[in-house]
Amino acid sequence: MPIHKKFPDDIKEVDVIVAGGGTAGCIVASRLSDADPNLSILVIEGGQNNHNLPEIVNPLLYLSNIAPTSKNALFWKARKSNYLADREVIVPTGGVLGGGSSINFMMYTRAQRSDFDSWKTKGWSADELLPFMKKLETYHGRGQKEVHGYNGPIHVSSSTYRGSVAEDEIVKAASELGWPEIHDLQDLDSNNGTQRWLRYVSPDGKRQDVAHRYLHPRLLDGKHPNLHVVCESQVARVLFDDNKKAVGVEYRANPAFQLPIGGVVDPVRTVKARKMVIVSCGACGTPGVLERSGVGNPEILNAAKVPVVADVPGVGNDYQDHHLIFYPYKVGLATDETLDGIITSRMDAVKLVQDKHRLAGWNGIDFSSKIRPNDEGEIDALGPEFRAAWDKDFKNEPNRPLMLLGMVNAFLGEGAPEAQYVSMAPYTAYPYSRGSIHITGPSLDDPYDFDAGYFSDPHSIDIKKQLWAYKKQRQMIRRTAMFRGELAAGHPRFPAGSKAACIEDHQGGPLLDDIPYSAEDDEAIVQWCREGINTTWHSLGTCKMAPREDKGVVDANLNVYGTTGLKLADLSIPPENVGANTNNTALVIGEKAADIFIRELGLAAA
Ligand SMILES: Cc1cc2nc3c(=O)[nH]c(=O)nc-3n(C[C@H](O)[C@H](O)[C@H](O)COP(=O)(O)OP(=O)(O)OC[C@H]3O[C@@H](n4cnc5c(N)ncnc54)[C@H](O)[C@@H]3O)c2cc1C
Repeated sequence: MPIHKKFPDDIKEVDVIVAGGGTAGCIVASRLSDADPNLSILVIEGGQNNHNLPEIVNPLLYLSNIAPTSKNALFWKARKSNYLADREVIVPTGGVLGGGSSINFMMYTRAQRSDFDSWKTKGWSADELLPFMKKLETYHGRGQKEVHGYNGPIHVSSSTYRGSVAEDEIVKAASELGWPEIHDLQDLDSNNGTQRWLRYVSPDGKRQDVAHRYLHPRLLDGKHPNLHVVCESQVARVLFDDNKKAVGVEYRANPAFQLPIGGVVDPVRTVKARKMVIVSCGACGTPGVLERSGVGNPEILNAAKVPVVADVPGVGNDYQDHHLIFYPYKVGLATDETLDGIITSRMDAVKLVQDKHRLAGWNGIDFSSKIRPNDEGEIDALGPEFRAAWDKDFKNEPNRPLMLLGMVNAFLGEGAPEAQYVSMAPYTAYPYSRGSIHITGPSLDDPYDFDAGYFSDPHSIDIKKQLWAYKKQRQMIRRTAMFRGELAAGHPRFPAGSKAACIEDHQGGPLLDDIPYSAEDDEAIVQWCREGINTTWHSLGTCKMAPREDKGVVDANLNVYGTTGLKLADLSIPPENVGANTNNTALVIGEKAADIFIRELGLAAA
């Protein structure tokens, strides 16, 4: 079937509606369609069709998708926060067919075994989810065969290029500091080491987003006549009958793409669902769809002038993200070993793609790690509250990293002197901070109220993790032979005379001595984090799978409490965070959700 851009008048009723054609949504629709080609399914996606868009298919062009002018992302602006030096952080998420999988940085990272187990939900333990992790992937990396898949739609590989010089040096430096290289840090059990990072990119250099790997092939193969997709169309709300059964949705053309003709606004349309409505609009989008439908906290709904259908106070609560900051360093690398030439337009990325240059399949990120302090003294140095948090949540859980740390071969900003750079990127694995996202009115056009919550945890544990990570990543990069100095503009403003002051130009080989940090230096780092911490684009947890009395929104079969026929499938449902970049968890949720729905609809093969 073709992908529609305008409302197809002939589609008035289908069996299943999937609201949101993102990472989990595309998988759910595709697997349902495989289970029964007669089942009519309609995917309604707010963003544009991504089919063969160069900036999506070609990894080298990926950064353009989060430029402020990008039409492939949604930009969620949070409230001003005094934890963040009065900043209003902006969190981009996927806003195109394929969702986050179409615009993400393509880094392959799996959650830890203890993460899924911490969800404490029947059917969702790591052992129970492993078959779905294997089903979705064709793995080209090293590691134990039993924990990976070799026939799935998503290729995981090194792609066409690695910046091996930088990668070798940083892996060696990390190992010297107590974090050894692990060939497969994504096997659920390994931790506290580094890996040569694999990507959601095929060996021939094409992004593995869910639309290209699941949806488009089925829309084109002639065997899925009842799989329909409408893009550039926003779901406003779910419609219920008198028994609170979901029976359809209201949706409209997205004005960001389709201008009203002659000033006449397109009417809001409805489409009916005979069997099921699945909301899959992501951790930022799904709460709004539920609340506009009357499902949520009655106080929020009353204030927004939405009649209450189901009293589910957990909707939009407990927003989480991994907090990230980049620290730039000058390095002695060749011009084709970083992305700096491309970011500053000294190199023509589009031409490299057209010429099928080996860099075209690269994202400039070859190093990943999951790390914990190896020295108990470092924990005590962060204070008694940090020690208590460590003892409670980490000490006896060796599977849990304290921080994740990657390296991008580039300076991701403007105005730096012409040079080659790498940026070290520490991000929090399990933040204690929580935020929220809610509607303020009944319409898609009403502003939402988004509190990102970063660094708002009671004892500032999250910022202390960043303080620790700042020192570690700096120590790591200084030990490499490629280190040529710190770009001071991207580092804390250490007080005059500080022994921790940045070295802007360095030629003398690896620096092995520890930097002594004073209390004032620590304050400078903390302040820098408040001024600079940002999203890792890993929004999660706003409609938890948990008991209703614990502010849960869905049960283990993804039913929304207080309703029937209404399901969720996306990263709004994890009740606890994962020590990993989140795409894999969204893919797994898509596969697992599809399996649940196929069984419930009686479509499972005998
Ligand atoms: C810039 C960026 C970089 C990232 N890098 C990585 C990485 O390298 N590795 C990794 O593992 N993870 C990464 N992630 C995270 C990962 O991609 C996401 O966590 C994951 O894709 C989320 O999947 P989801 O199904 O929950 O939601 P999404 O994939 O966001 O899907 C939600 C979909 O719903 C649509 N939608 C929203 N509201 C409406 C509405 N009202 N009506 C209709 N449609 C609607 C959206 O357009 C979107 O397509 C990154 C994410 C981003 C944004």
